[in-house]
Amino acid sequence: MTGNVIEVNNLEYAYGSVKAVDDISFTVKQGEIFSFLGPNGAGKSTVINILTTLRKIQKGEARVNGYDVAKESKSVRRSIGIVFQMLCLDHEMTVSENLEYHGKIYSMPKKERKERIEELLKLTELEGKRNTLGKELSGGMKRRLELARGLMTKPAVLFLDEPTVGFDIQTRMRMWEYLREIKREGTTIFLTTHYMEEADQLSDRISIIDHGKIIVTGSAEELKDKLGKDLIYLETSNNKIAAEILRSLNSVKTVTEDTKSLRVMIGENVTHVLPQIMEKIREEGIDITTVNIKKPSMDDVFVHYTGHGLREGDTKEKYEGIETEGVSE
Ligand SMILES: Nc1ncnc2c1ncn2[C@@H]1O[C@H](COP(=O)(O)OP(=O)(O)OP(=O)(O)O)[C@@H](O)[C@H]1O
Repeated sequence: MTGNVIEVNNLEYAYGSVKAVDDISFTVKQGEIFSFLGPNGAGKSTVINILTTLRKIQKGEARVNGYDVAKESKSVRRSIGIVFQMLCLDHEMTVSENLEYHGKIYSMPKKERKERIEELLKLTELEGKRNTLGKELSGGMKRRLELARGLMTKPAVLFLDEPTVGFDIQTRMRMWEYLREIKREGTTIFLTTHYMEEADQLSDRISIIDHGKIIVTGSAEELKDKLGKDLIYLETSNNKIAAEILRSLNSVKTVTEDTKSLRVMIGENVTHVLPQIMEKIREEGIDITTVNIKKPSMDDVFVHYTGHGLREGDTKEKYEGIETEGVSE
């Protein structure tokens, strides 16, 4: 292996005439948490299903732990853990029995099973629930048990499809802690999410995926830095002309006109640029009514590269004027 636990080259997948995955290539390095961030229908589950051998590859190549997904699917399956959106627990078994059963299927020796179950109950804080039936667990506990089950065989790579969907923020943050702990154990993690914060907080690297294509890949910091140093929100007495003035300034990277305000991405330190920006606008007789400064967030990154937000109803029109150059991978 090359230090890459996952290698994907020119992957394509179509459901009839619907192209779900459109020429995707990426690598995941040993020991990192790598996220696919994208809206519903972007193609995330299809990619994860192909990598975990649940869907047959149609076009392209993929290797997981050095094994060819198309030709060595058994070896791939033996070397990975999977936690999917759909719960696959046995509800009539207790927490411990579910883990025990999974270990047996994978022919883990009894002593190893016992030790691993204790480790995982501790990690997922289910020690007090070891004798509780699956059907008597809360939704969050079920998900934690799923996670423990996925980790039972100490897989080299763990695949998680939307691991915290439907969680409240506290439960989500706990899950992130578990995943960081798993990473500390040396496991590589590939996850899909449509939560900006999850991708931002948890991942070493993120690929933004939309309409079956990877649009950009990088660490959260890299993606934000690429966008610009700071973001200024301005409300003026004439946003249209103010936008034109701003676009002519070298220090301004992009200007997006929202219904009420202008979103100005700048490439330099805001303290140097803001006085100049305000002066230029005022010179044209335009009043500035509100100024707000913030650092670019993952939401800003997502909107910048995809032209829309993650929530339904966020439209391209709203973000006219978006730059798309400089996009890598
Ligand atoms: N079994 C299927 N039959 C036909 N079309 C499908 C099937 N599964 C997915 N699709 C289509 O393929 C595209 C990608 O779907 P996919 O489930 O991979 O996206 P996703 O990013 O995982 O979305 P979600 O977050 O909703 O799971 C969508 O247009 C979807 O409608």
